[in-house]
Order: sequence, then C-alpha cells, then structure tokens
Amino acid sequence: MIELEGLSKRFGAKVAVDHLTFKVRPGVVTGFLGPNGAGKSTTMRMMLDLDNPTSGTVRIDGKHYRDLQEPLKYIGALLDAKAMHGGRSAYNNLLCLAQANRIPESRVAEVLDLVGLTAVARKKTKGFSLGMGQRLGIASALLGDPEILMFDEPVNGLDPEGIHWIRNLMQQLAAEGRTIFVSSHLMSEMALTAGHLIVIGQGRLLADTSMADFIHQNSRSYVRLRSPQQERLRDVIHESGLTAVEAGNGTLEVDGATTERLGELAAEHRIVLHELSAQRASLEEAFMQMTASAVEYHAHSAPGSGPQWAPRDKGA
Ligand SMILES: Nc1ncnc2c1ncn2[C@@H]1O[C@H](COP(=O)(O)OP(=O)(O)OP(=O)(O)O)[C@@H](O)[C@H]1O
Repeated sequence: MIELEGLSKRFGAKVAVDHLTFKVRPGVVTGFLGPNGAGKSTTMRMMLDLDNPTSGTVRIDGKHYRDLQEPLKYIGALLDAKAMHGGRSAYNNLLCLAQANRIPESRVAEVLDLVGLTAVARKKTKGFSLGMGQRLGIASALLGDPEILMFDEPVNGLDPEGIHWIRNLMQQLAAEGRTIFVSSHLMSEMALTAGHLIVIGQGRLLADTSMADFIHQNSRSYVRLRSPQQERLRDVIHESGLTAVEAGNGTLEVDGATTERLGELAAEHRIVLHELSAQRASLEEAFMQMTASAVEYHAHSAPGSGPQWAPRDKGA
C-alpha cells in the first residue's frame, strides 16, 4: 500500500503538487490521471524519494522510502525508459542493478523472459526501439519481485500489440495481489486497465473513485434532436414532463427518455425532425470536463472548429 498525506511540492512560485492525500491499495490497478502538467510525474518522483516534498509525507507499506532496506524488493518503478546505459547490453544493464541491490543473477534471465526480451538480451540497448526500451524498463521494475509497482505513462509511443501486452501484465500483477499505480493522460486507456482512479488537476485531487462508479456517474446517455420547429418541439417535450436542453447548432438534448418515445411525441404533434439519435457521453469527455478548469495549457481553437470541453449549461 502507498499512502500520501498532505503531499505538496513547490518549484519557486509554481505549486506542482497541492496537498494530495490518498491511498493506493493492493490487488487492483489504480490509474493516476491528469492532463499534461497536472503533477503526476512530480508526485511519483516524491513517492520514490527522487524529489523532496515541500510538505506532507509518503509511506510505502507504512515506511518512508529512505527507511526501506533494499527498496527494489518493495517497490519497482518505470519512470523514464531511456534511463538505461546505452553502451551495455540489456542483460548487463539488469545485472548491474541486481548486483547493486543484492538480487541473485538468476532473476535477470527470469525478468528478461517475462518481458519477452530473451532473444535480444545480449544486444546493446542503444539500438533498442521505444517498445523494447519500455519492456526493459519494466524488467528493471520487476527485478526485485516487489509488491508495489509504479508505471509513469507506460504505453506512450507503443504500438497496439505493446499496449495490449502492458495492459495484461498490469492486470496480472494486480491479480497476484500487488499494488499497481499507473499514470496516464488518457481516460480511454485507463477505462480498459484500471479498477480504481485517482484524478488530479493542477496538483490537486479531483477524484478518488472506483472505475465502476466513475463510469456509472459519467457515461450519461441522452437523446439528441434537431428540428426546424425547435421552439415548438421544446414546449411539447416540457409539457410531457421531460427537460430539453439547447446544446447549440440547433440541437436539443433530453435525458431520461428513449428515441421511440420522443419520436412518437414529435409525430403526435406533427413536428418535423431532422435528427433523432441516442447518444452516450464518452469517458474521455467526462474526464475532460472534470479537469477542464485545471488544464494548464489550453489549445486555442476557433469557435466550432473542434471539441468544446466547457461544462454544458443545463439551463434552469
Ligand atoms: N524541476 C522542475 N522545476 C520547475 N517546475 C517543474 C519541475 N518539474 C515539474 N515542474 C512543473 O510542475 C508542474 C507539474 O509537472 P509534472 O511533470 O509533474 O506533471 P505531469 O502531470 O507529469 O505532466 P505530463 O503529463 O506532461 O508529464 C508543471 O507545471 C511543470 O512545469
């Protein structure tokens, strides 16, 4: 288990991490989500004692990282896959790490096999592709057979086969009862991998919830309608006890009704429809809305030229 309490980090005037308190529990993949610059890497670095907190604490199985004897046996991490010595072979990179941490040499071949790098074990790592580098970074995280594993954006730049492999590996490690903490800025990826979610924005905790609850609360289904008689249609919908919200571009959105019911209602009142469609808000959209006010770098797009992530005005 990892426990953060009031963890904060300031770089000069910049508050990168702002009083984070949460627990990462064993037996489940916990996704750590936030837009670029939210403070995920800084938080992970403080968890591994690579950065000093300005205030607050991190405990790994109840202890401070620096008080762990042979920390690789408690916690393994993939932070920067390029942190390997390029002039050494994959085998020798891992061997150095094993020797420095009193891990038996036999474990090196074991983890290389686990990540599928046995065939290139003796090749210098400077010729490795991004995917091979990620696999080697994961092998080094697994070297001490730790109960806790942290991965910072592990699928970045990987092909679909590599993404599938990492996803399965994380789920398998969690099923073995380990604590798995993985950062991403993609909600859609986390939806397929994580059982629990921690969401941050501008260093602050925005959500600490199970994936099932997040999906239940955020994947809203609704019906979209478009009509040349929009005013009339809205009145008819309201008279039937439902609420229609104007959503721009001449469309109305209605929660809690089927397309059949709304189609029949329109027909009954002889209202022409140009669109009648069932919609489901994506989890990515829910995540974007949750973090919208906490995004540090907004892309500036002309109105109507791209997705607008501001929370919808539901009207009175
Ligand atoms: N060493 C540093 N000095 C000054 N500012 C820093 C330093 N490290 C991080 N920051 C700032 O702290 C904030 C959080 O950065 P961090 O890298 O932790 O975010 P992140 O969520 O991991 O983002 P990304 O998804 O882009 O990697 C950013 O505004 C970043 O510019």
